[in-house]
Amino acid sequence: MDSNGDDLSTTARNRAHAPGPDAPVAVELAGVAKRYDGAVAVEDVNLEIREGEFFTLVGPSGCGKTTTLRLIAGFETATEGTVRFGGRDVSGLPPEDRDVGVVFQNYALFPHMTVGENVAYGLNFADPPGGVTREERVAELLELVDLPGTADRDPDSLSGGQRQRVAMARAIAPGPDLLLLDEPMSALDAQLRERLRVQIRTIQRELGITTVYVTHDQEEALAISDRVAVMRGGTPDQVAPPRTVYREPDSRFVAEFVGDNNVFSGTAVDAAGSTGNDVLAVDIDGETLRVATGPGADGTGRGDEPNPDSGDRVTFCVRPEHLEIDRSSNAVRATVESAEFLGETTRVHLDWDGTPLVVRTRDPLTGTVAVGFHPDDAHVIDVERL
Ligand SMILES: Nc1ncnc2c1ncn2[C@@H]1O[C@H](COP(=O)(O)OP(=O)(O)OP(=O)(O)O)[C@@H](O)[C@H]1O
Repeated sequence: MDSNGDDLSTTARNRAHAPGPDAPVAVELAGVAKRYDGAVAVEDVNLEIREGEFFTLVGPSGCGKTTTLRLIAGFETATEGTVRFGGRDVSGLPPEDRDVGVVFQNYALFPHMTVGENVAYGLNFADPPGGVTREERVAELLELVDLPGTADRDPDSLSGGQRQRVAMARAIAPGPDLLLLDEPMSALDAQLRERLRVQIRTIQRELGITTVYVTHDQEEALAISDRVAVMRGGTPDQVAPPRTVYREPDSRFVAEFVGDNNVFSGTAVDAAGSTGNDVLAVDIDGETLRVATGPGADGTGRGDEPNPDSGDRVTFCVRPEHLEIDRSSNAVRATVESAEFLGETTRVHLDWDGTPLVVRTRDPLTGTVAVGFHPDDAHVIDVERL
């Protein structure tokens, strides 16, 4: 449902693709900070969330995800900065005037009401939009969340995942412009979470509703989102599509928070700047490893990679799946410490003269092995002029 009062079927857009960078901005946070008695919950938050986008705030506990979501919902007022919806300043508006639907981590359904009554409660005594009756609207919403025919059921008779879908139907009922979800799956087991995240994504696509999602689970964030903001200490560290965050982390923090990674730091000894090469040699405690640099080195065509000079301190990362065992060049010798069998692959932890490495392999590994990577598979995170 959209703000024009059209019903679900007429607004269903079933988008296959993420809204592009030219899509109108639905939500903007400009220079937002929230402090409690001087303690910073979030600060320097600058975000633009596009219409129809599935946008996720991800990060470790205490990084300010929930506070950011509550500032968007209007449950908190920013100490500094502005929150805008579609260009309109809503910073001073209470939640009920912001046209948002919210789903929290605990199901928050009323146990003394049926499933249908819970969903109808979301309509807030207003007539359902689109000229349908309340019953029709409830049935339509339960259909949408894949729970047809459950209107007369008791919420207690539903599974955790089903209850969360009822909570979502209730949040969507009045046809909000924006859907906010705060760790809606944290109380569910792993299998159910994976199923429900597909369902949430499908519903979001069907409605084309702008959605802001909070999770501490980076795998979930990568799987479900059009774009993610990786938050650190109250501020977004990187805002990008999942693939970019995974392949081209902007910081050591993002490189290490999102998935397993091997992060190396060393001194540039044969810099692109001095030789014209686009492969940089980096000295790490007497071993030399080569890393591709410059525009397009990682296949992205981006030109904003730092351009190191000899003597600079260079930090780069290589994903475990890109570390090759028994590689003859661009490799070091490391000793197997432990292994975790994950089914399709095994995660092997190695020690390279005190530096931990992590590799994904199909075959079991023991003893000391040569482990290396193709220079194109390394991503330069940071260059520090010394
Ligand atoms: N009402 C409050 N009063 C004081 N400090 C608060 C309040 N709400 C949040 N904070 C602090 O602000 C910081 C950010 O909290 P927030 O709940 O936004 O983080 P989070 O990333 O959602 O964490 P989690 O994943 O653990 O829920 C934390 O240090 C928290 O202790």
